[in-house]
Amino acid sequence: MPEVDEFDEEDILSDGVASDSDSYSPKPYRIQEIPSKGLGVVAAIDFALGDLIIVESPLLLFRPEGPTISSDLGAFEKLEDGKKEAYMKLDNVHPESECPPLVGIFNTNAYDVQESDHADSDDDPPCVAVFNDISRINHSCSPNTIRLWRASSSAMHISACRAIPAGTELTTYYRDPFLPSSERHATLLAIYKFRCVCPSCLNPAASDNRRLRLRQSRGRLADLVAWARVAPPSPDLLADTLELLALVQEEGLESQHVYGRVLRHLMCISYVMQMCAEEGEDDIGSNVEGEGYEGYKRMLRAWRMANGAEEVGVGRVELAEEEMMRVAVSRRRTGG
Ligand SMILES: C[S@@+](CC[C@H](N)C(=O)[O-])C[C@H]1O[C@@H](n2cnc3c(N)ncnc32)[C@H](O)[C@@H]1O
Repeated sequence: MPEVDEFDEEDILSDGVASDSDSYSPKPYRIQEIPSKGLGVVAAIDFALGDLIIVESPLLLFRPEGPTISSDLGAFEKLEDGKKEAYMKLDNVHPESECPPLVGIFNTNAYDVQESDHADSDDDPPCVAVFNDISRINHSCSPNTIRLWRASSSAMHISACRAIPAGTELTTYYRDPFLPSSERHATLLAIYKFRCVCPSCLNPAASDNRRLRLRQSRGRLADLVAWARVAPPSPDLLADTLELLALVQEEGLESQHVYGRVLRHLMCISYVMQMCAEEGEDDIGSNVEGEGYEGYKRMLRAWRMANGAEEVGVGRVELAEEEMMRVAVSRRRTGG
């Protein structure tokens, strides 16, 4: 059985299957005018962390080794009339002096997607795809959704990465939210022709600093088993991790892997604290703060599934994580 720390969130998030959003009737979102952004997508009902909001196949997809929209306008001609019409209605921020409209629409609306669902496929050159509804989702550097491409069903899945009340605009990221804000700005302006005014971009120095701390937290979150073996949980460890959670939430980065790592850490700390309290070890039980073991486990499960993990796989990983924590604590107790 692998050590808990040998599981990385990226490995746990394997393939899975979900239903098509055409089965939602009516759709749980609407497309409407958003001040200074053109059209956008708005939640029609309340969503909780992990809820699946949209499942959609692309209108048009180009593979990395094949032609592109610029070299093969025939790909557009082969579309059925309804899809052609939908494509032509999509936004285009590129003037004709820069590129033909078909290309401008593609560049305004395309997402990179991977041809395969294998965990290491991120290194492969991506396909690019344009969607009817999903391409209406505007950008935020603190997005409230997770975007997951399922190569096995050739569909993009959009899920909530935190609670989204009805009436809230759904957002995604067009550029890596961990890039420094100046770099994000430059590409958003060059490709998408807008200036981002999300809270992070309005306060770039403070936000860049907080995001850097989160990026650097990876090492701090990697020694769970070693810790459980040598010491009962100190209130500082929990406080440190709750501080990271607060940072993720302040920066609105629940769509990122750091959130999964923080939740897993909190889940394991809470589990060990609960074990210690049950066994009457120290007065650790009185230090328990936050959502507790079951609460963090529920949140992590929802987050993992929104990122592509299968229910059965998640259940297996949870059992292994519990077992590793139990073994680590009992080794510490017996000096093993
Ligand atoms: C993929 S489209 C999104 C849907 C588009 N708003 C529409 O009307 O169809 C990308 C374009 O939307 C606009 N957009 C996206 N996010 C924005 C934001 N945060 N602020 C302002 N404009 C944004 C920009 O014009 C960008 O080029």
